[in-house]
Amino acid sequence: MYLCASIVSISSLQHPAAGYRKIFETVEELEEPIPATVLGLIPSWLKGSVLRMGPGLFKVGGEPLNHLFDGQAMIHKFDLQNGGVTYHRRFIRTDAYVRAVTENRVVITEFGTAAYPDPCRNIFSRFFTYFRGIEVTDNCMVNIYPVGEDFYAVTETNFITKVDPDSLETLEKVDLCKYLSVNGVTAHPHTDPDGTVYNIGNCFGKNMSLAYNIVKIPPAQEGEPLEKSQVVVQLPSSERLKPSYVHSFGMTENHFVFVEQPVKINLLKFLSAWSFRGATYMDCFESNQSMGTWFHLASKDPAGYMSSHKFRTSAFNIFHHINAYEDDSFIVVDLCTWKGFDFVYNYLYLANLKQEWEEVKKAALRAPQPEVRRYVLPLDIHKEEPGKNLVSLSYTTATAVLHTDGTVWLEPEVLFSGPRLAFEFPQINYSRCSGKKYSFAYGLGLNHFIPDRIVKLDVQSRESRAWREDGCYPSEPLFVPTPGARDEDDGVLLSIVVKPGAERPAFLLLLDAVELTELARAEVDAVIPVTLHGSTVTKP
Ligand SMILES: CCCCCCCCCCCCCCCC(=O)OC/C=C(C)/C=C/C=C(C)/C=C/C1=C(C)CCCC1(C)C
Ligand SMILES: [Fe+2]
Repeated sequence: MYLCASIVSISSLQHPAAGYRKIFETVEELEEPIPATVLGLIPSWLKGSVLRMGPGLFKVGGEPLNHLFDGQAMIHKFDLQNGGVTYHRRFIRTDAYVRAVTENRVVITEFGTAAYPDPCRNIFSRFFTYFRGIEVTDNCMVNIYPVGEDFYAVTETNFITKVDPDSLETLEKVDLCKYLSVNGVTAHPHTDPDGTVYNIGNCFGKNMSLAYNIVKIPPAQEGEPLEKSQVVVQLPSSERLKPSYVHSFGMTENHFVFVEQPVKINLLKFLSAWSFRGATYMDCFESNQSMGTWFHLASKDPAGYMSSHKFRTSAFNIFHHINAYEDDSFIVVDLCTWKGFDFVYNYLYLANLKQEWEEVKKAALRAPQPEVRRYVLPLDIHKEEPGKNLVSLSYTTATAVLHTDGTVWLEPEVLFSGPRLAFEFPQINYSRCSGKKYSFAYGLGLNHFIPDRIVKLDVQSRESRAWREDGCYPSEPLFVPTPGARDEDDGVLLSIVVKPGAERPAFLLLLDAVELTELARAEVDAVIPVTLHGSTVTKP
């Protein structure tokens, strides 16, 4: 059966049976790893594990959680050893999880689901609880990545959770505010080859001052990494009291790239209305309909500078940077964008995603439309004349025009676009190409928000190809290079695929990253709910 997986370009795949619903349902954790049935041939050099995070508990106290990002954090692991594969999963013992299952109600407010009041307390004591303020969630369901010797499961708040990647046990809740001046950081750090980790987060300072702080966590050789971490760059917010939502950032050899999007966090709402019953993080977001989108550049150099140029373009939502690099005197920035200022997360309520296929399609028609875009920022601007396109790279149609008011207006080149087909959850050959000129990006294809294919995009030729199979729902494809590889795409893509109704309803899929043909699949007798992001850990 695994030989039948088809290679398609962009085609309209339909889901009349709505099998995708299964990936949004609660599952039990496993007491111990279970064996997988391997079909095909796993490359002998591929040893180690795939770690992924996602929501695993979608109902608490009999009540459904509202939003895709509310389910309690579950860690998944496929272990590959000598041709054999096992699968394991555990809930992370966060405060959010432990208290929810102990009290059988949502105790800590999640992204789109408010805490449920304690029925054992009277109205007066509840009233004072609301005024005690915000208990920020530690529901680390977004990603897992290494810092020094340790692995942390993360969301986007100040709480990260140390986990044991072997046993999947929860080890320690860490509050980043103890070490850094940030209110939270993204789930998408960048890592230098020496292990230095960089990240970006909002900082609500004294006197309501606002900034985006870029933080640097040194490698383990330099001591306990988190204790030695520091803020290296501060970028100002375009709007007082309303920082933009930031989900990832770009890093080239010498620069940080921060895209300030028109999706804003209204801090007044966050600090006031939010602490009343029924309000959630989702209630704190709003769109700025006039600012468009701003690009900020800062140098990585410790003596760093911030570019004084005002790079502007029209409004879009941005969650995932694909890659950014320097070429000549330009910064090239490749992004998964969603057109307009309407917040894409408004369309990710579980009730919407779990509708019949025809309804899912209708809802997606109203949402912002996805597009992979390349923006090019000139570094050398001072002597140019207004009105002229400053981009002279031969291989792109992206433009940057200096206006008389001093702003540099950017127009993108579209690298990938399909009707309601998003190229999202992007990955690259990170160890070789991060921050450098590159050719290939791999992503999850979202068809009206439903993940139903894996896509490879050649960002130089703009050609794409896809893997898909009827009734299959894959996840973000992680790239592992072949040891000693010569070519950028010489390696394997690993994705967890759910196939509801199959004898073994989920599998780890291994694709040859050149052709996107199937090498093997390791099937398990368990449905695996949606996973957002993860890491691979290779062993010699
Ligand atoms: C894998 C397939 C999924 C199926 C559908 C997905 C469609 C998705 C299309 C959009 C692109 C993808 C974006 C995915 C992004 C993602 O993983 O998001 C998860 C983000 C989370 C859980 C963010 C949590 C953030 C919190 C709790 C922030 C809290 C804060 C504020 C809002 C203001 C004050 C500071 C603080 C506490 C940090
Ligand atoms: Fe993400």
